[in-house]
Amino acid sequence: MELFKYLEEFDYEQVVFCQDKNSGLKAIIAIHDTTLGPALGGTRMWTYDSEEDAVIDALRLAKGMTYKNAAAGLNLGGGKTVIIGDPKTDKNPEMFRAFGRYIQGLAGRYITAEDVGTTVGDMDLIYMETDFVTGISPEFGSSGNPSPATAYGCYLGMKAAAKEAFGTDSMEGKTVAVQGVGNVAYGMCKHLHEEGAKLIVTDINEESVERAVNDFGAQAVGIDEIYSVDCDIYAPCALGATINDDTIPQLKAKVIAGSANNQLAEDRHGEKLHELGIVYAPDYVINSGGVINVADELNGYNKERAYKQVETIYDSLTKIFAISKRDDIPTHKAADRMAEERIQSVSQTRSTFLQKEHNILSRR
Ligand SMILES: NC(=O)C1=CN([C@@H]2O[C@H](COP(=O)(O)OP(=O)(O)OC[C@H]3O[C@@H](n4cnc5c(N)ncnc54)[C@H](O)[C@@H]3O)[C@@H](O)[C@H]2O)C=CC1
Ligand SMILES: CC(C)CC(=O)C(=O)O
Repeated sequence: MELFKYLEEFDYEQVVFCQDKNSGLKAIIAIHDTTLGPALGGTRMWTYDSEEDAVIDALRLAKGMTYKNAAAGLNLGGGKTVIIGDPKTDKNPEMFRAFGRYIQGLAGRYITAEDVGTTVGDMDLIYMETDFVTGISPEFGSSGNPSPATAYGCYLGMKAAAKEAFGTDSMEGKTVAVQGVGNVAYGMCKHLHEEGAKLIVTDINEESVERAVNDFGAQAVGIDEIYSVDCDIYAPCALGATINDDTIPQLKAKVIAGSANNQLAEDRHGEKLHELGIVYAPDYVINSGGVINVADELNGYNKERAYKQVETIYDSLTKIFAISKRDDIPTHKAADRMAEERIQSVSQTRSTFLQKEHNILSRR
């Protein structure tokens, strides 16, 4: 790939390649934009088919974090890390400590957290080497695993989208097809089950499927069947790009609302959903509960305050749906506009030099 051409096209600030032979660390830290503040975004560990795929994933996820943090009203920029490797077999403590030292080297320009393939334990190892990590064990005054907050935000966001599509935000009797019942989706399914929703689930991991079947009476379907099942809402909660040319024609759902990052394979797929009248809850808005929760650590973590802010996801989505309707634009475009306007207006406020910015994890 022509890396610099790509960085220039989407206006990335910095990419850091981290290599540690001793531990086998191969990581890419992508920092997209720090206009609003230090870049905050999780660390994903995944087996990629090629190094290029890993770089592209880090870059796309980092840009998503810029928009997510801006739309959530956080004074944080966007960044993300991917570690190349199998989280089940390739991890060792030295790898996360080595990675922590690379983060420390960035002196606060990037703050990390958990994502797919990493755990609170991994964050604790990073914390041995740097303060610029959130979602470490609560014993350190931190917020711990971000997934319950993300799950709560997705549940509320799904309700806002249901209100738009069906005129009521009640989940009672609604059928939700969930792709990937991992950390976030399990918590989201719990909220939905408690409100009387019917669940259809799939996952490449059989144990995760069994857990949802046993705990919530979910119906299990095959990996490729999830797109075409009879349902009201499709909730993509695994990896990205599942809304594409192949899947859109199969969908029976009137709403798409789930936790996965980068759900649209391309922008034009968001336009297609708009044309078809499918209410799409933009991914980075509905799944911002986790980052809102970990970002609260910058002020000294307070769960009540953080969850109150997570609840604003319902109103943000309602606003986005209204803009989409008013201006006849797809919801993902309405969300982008909201995020870009905020970055633009704060950048004007920040044009005045200040010797030292305040609140950076020291009060955790
Ligand atoms: N954990 C968090 O707080 C946040 C997570 N997200 C995003 O939400 C999504 C889920 O995150 P987590 O629940 O933390 O991850 P997870 O790894 O716990 O869950 C993902 C699940 O998807 C399954 N899966 C993977 N590929 C699949 C496929 N092709 N078909 C069906 N299932 C498949 C996995 O087996 C796993 O059970 C990810 O895209 C993540 O980036 C976004 C914001 C915050
Ligand atoms: C997991 C979150 C705390 C941050 C993040 O990377 C995300 O929201 O995608």
